[in-house]
Amino acid sequence: MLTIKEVSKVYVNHKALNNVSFEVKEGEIFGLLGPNGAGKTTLIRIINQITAPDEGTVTLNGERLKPDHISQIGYLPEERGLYKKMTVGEQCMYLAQLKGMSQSEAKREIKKWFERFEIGSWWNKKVEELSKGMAQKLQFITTVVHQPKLIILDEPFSGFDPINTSLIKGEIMRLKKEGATIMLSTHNMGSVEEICDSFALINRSKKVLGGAVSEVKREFAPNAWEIVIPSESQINLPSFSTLTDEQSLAEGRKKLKIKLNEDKSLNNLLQELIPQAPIIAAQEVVPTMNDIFIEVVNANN
Ligand SMILES: Nc1ncnc2c1ncn2[C@@H]1O[C@H](COP(=O)(O)OP(=O)(O)OP(=O)(O)O)[C@@H](O)[C@H]1O
Repeated sequence: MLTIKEVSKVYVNHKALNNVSFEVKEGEIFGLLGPNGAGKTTLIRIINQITAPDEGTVTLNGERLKPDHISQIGYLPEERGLYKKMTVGEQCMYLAQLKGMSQSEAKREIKKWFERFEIGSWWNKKVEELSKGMAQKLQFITTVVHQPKLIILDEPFSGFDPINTSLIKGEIMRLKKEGATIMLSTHNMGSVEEICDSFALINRSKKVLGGAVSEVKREFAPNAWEIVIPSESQINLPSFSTLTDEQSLAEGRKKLKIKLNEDKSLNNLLQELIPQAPIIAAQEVVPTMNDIFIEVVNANN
């Protein structure tokens, strides 16, 4: 749906994006990841035509970006901006109509969102009376109310308590189910694992890693296994393996973390262990997105 091709952007003394390319597929949730200052917001601003790239192209459904694409995009910027003196209702109506909705359509859709978020009583409140999290909720609604095909969320969870974070995650998943494509930038790697289908990791202006979350996690898997056996079992590990951790568990069990040489598999390990102890469980050690982020960014720096 969205293709970023060889995009570069230079600010006065700084190259904010250096030859960045990736694709966002229709109907997926895509994570745009990277450390502070990597260039994520710059790229998001390019997609929203707030600024233009110096080199490269961005296409939406095969068309070079053009002004009327804006109505197909919902954008939640990193720096939130609501008009403090307006009432909540007026604010929502104004922003929805700015995105091309008629007055009646805007009112109907906004009311639906207010019911869903159980905030009907906010309609006549002044925006300046809202807490940070309440204002975030409101701005989320104004981002998606016109049912954009592409939703771009810059740090959508910042400022939310765990209950509202989970509410917003649920809404993002629901919007995906209804056919929207969602790109989100976040430093919350747990959320990336929970909801993102694929991602691009930007570091120092360049894309350094990307792909489907599940595939990349598998690529980074260290060929290590957690094996659960009874606490009293004593085993001799084969020479192609190394014990990296041992933990006591409840119910008279222990968990061994065993790393294998590259050319060996779980089958090889089990063949050696089964004659020595009853194997209660065996599970692959898979790195988290947090582990992968830190490993790749540190290696790259
Ligand atoms: N308008 C600007 N003029 C000059 N430099 C800028 C401008 N906007 C951003 N930069 C620089 O470009 C680099 C990338 O900034 P950007 O805001 O895109 O990073 P980011 O990945 O979104 O970071 P964060 O996670 O901290 O929000 C930074 O070094 C920043 O100082």
